[in-house]
Amino acid sequence: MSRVGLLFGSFNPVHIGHLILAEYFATRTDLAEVWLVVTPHNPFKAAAGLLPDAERLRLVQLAIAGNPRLRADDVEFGLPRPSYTIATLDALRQRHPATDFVLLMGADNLAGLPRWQEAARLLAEIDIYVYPRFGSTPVDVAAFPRARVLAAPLLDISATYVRESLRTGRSIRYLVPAAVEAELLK
Ligand SMILES: Nc1ncnc2c1ncn2[C@@H]1O[C@H](COP(=O)(O)OP(=O)(O)OP(=O)(O)O)[C@@H](O)[C@H]1O
Ligand SMILES: O=C(O)c1ccc[n+]([C@@H]2O[C@H](COP(=O)([O-])O)[C@@H](O)[C@H]2O)c1
Repeated sequence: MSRVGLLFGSFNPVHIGHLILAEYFATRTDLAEVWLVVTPHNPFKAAAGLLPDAERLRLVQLAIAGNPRLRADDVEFGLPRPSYTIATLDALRQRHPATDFVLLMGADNLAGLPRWQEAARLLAEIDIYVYPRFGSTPVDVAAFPRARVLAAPLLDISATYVRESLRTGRSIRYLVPAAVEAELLK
């Protein structure tokens, strides 16, 4: 079974922090590929400043074009909202029965995972590769038997910073791939 890492996000927009992370997991671990799963707009969260779902997906596709180890996935667009990771995982497993999925997660998100939908089943069913994040409080990874911390590079870049740069007319060159920059500046 090929092992595929899942990187979930709003990707509003995708930036080099996401891409360097995805490439790290796709080429320096036992994973064959990493799929960037674009989360649709959460109806319980403010939509202000959120690019339409299809546009965020398109930007991810542009960003990873030509990379055989990365894929953009829109499975959550067709699932009930909000998107629960366990439901997404069930849908992905049904579509790709020969794939062994691994959850990629920032150290900042791991602590909250026990409160997610069907957390006990999620934690029992999937390996989790944890990457460091700036400012995240240390979490006891030993409490998560299927979680491992990997030394992915840490970049202090966020989609918020890219959006703020766009809003104030500052450069986003190198923060996003050139094709994404061109699309955002159209
Ligand atoms: N610079 C980065 N380095 C490592 N991981 C990142 C980085 N930026 C985002 N991520 C991770 O990628 C996942 C998806 O990111 P998301 O779309 O939420 O981007 P973001 O840049 O954090 O967005 P925003 O600034 O809008 O909150 C998140 O779970 C987050 O942990
Ligand atoms: O499954 C859940 O209950 C659940 C609860 C909170 C967050 N998540 C997932 O974690 C990712 C980050 O969530 P958030 O709220 O920190 O943006 C997002 O892509 C969700 O799919 C999942």
